[in-house]
This record gives sequence, structure tokens and C-alpha cells, in this order.
Amino acid sequence: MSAIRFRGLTLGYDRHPAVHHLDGTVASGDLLALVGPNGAGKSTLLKGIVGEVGALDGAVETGTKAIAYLPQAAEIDRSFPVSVLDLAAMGLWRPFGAWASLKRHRPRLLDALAAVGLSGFEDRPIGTLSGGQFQRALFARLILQDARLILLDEPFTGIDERTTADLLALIRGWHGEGRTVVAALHDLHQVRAHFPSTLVLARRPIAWGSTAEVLTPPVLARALALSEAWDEAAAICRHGTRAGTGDEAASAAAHDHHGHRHDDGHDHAHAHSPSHGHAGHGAAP
Ligand SMILES: Nc1ncnc2c1ncn2[C@@H]1O[C@H](COP(=O)(O)OP(=O)(O)OP(=O)(O)O)[C@@H](O)[C@H]1O
Repeated sequence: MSAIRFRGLTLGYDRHPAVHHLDGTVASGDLLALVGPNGAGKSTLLKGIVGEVGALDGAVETGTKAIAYLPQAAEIDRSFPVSVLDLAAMGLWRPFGAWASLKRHRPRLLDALAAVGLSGFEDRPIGTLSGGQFQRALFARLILQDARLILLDEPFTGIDERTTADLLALIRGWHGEGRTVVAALHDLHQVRAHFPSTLVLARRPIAWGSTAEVLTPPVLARALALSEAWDEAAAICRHGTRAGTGDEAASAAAHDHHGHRHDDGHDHAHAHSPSHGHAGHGAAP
């Protein structure tokens, strides 16, 4: 059974593609690391899965609408004057609504705070927490969301070791419960130690499969080489659409049959078949 299915998915901003032609499935219950250089499209892919960024082409399907998503820390406003308990309680909005009485759910909220090591912090304004404590509070909110699909964008960047270890234990617990977890990560040691599968992204899929098979020096070198060749102004990726208004011959040389610039080294033979992918991941079942 698949938790997420990508069908020729291209995502981007203002019609500039950031993730190109992704095909494959994330199996239900997978614990998948999303790895790639800066600007590889990891955040964009997570946003595409939750629907914050729309598809320029292709589609992404999830088996559930109940998705818990933790954005990068930089995208979260901590100046909002709410308590740790209130923040965690936002995880209950989906089933109970934003104005439900917290009283009835207080034991559940306190349990979630205890699970992340924040017992006694319930009345603290979130603006007074350390970075690690704030991340713990956000994980309490994730616990309360009780989603089958959990997406985490760099959950450990700038987070102390002790908190990271505690939160990794929670993630392993979610995996043990059969939930599907996809996390964008930069620390490859962490990925090797805790994540059984990995998707290496460099705007397009480079490799997808078991972490041991995928995180090899040649794959990582390839992802890096592609990232160094990125053209931030790469044009429209859309079937039958030609980008640019310049000389047609020059334009044709820089585009494939999709009318899509490939000066990032992108070629379709690889795009549709990640070089080290697992059968069953890269190929839709
Ligand atoms: N809101 C936006 N508007 C326009 N372009 C964007 C936006 N967000 C991201 N991009 C561009 O999309 C591309 C992919 O960015 P993305 O943040 O998905 O990469 P990433 O792999 O998560 O990078 P990092 O590891 O640095 O967080 C980059 O070229 C980036 O500049």
C-alpha cells in the first residue's frame, strides 16, 4: 500500500520548476529521509505533498488528508503570544475545532507534553522557550495531530544533541506504530543511523531506495555536481510549452521535447529512473 504517489510531478514557484518529474511511491509505514544539497527542492517537495505548492505538471496523491507537517523553523512565527499548552493544543484542531474547550482534553495534552519532556512547561509563553524546547513543543503538537502521514522539514537543524536524540526516539516510535514519516535532513550520519530509506534529490530524483544502497559517494557527488550547475532562472516546465522568446534554434538546443530547459544537467533517462533506486520505490506498483 502506498502512502504517497508521485506521477511525473513537477513543482515550482512562479512557473520556475524546483522539483522536476518525480515518479514513484512512498510505501505506507516507510521512514524516508529526503536528502540533497541546498536548494535541491526538499522543502518544495514537502510543501507539494501538503498542497502548499501546486503542481506545475503531474500529480501527487496521498492516501490521507490528515497529514502532520512541521515546516522549517525559520518559517514558524514564535512571536505569537500563546502558551506551550495552547501551541500543543493546535494539534487537536482538526478533530475538535479551534474553539473547543481545552479542559476536556487537558490530560491528553499533558501526556503529549510529558512525551516530549516538557512537563511543567504548559503555561510558559512560547517566546520564552529555547530552540530545543520550542521544537519539543512542536513535536507535542505533532503527537496530538495523530496523523498517519508525518512530514518534517529539517527538524534537527540548530537543535541540541539531547533534544535531537529524544525527538528521534519519538520518530522511531511513530515508525513502530506503522505511521509514514518523511523528513528532509542534512546530517547523513543521522540518516544512516535512523532512516531505512532515502530519496536523494537534486531538483530531480537522483537515487531512491534503501539508505545503505543509496547514500554512496558517487550518488552524493552527482547530486552536488548538479546543484553546482543549477540555473535559478530555469524556465517553464510544461508539456508543449516553449520558454523564452529568443532565437528558436538556441532555444531548441536548450530544451527537450517538454519545452523544458535542461541546462542543470537534467536528462530524462535518469529523471524517470533514479540510478540507484529500489524497484518498488521508483516504479509505481
Ligand atoms: N517561495 C518561493 N518563491 C520562489 N522560489 C522559491 C520559493 N521557495 C523556494 N524557492 C526556490 O526553489 C528552489 C528549491 O528550494 P527548496 O527550499 O525547496 O530547497 P531545499 O532543498 O529545501 O533547500 P535547503 O536545504 O537550503 O532548505 C530554490 O531554487 C529556491 O530558491
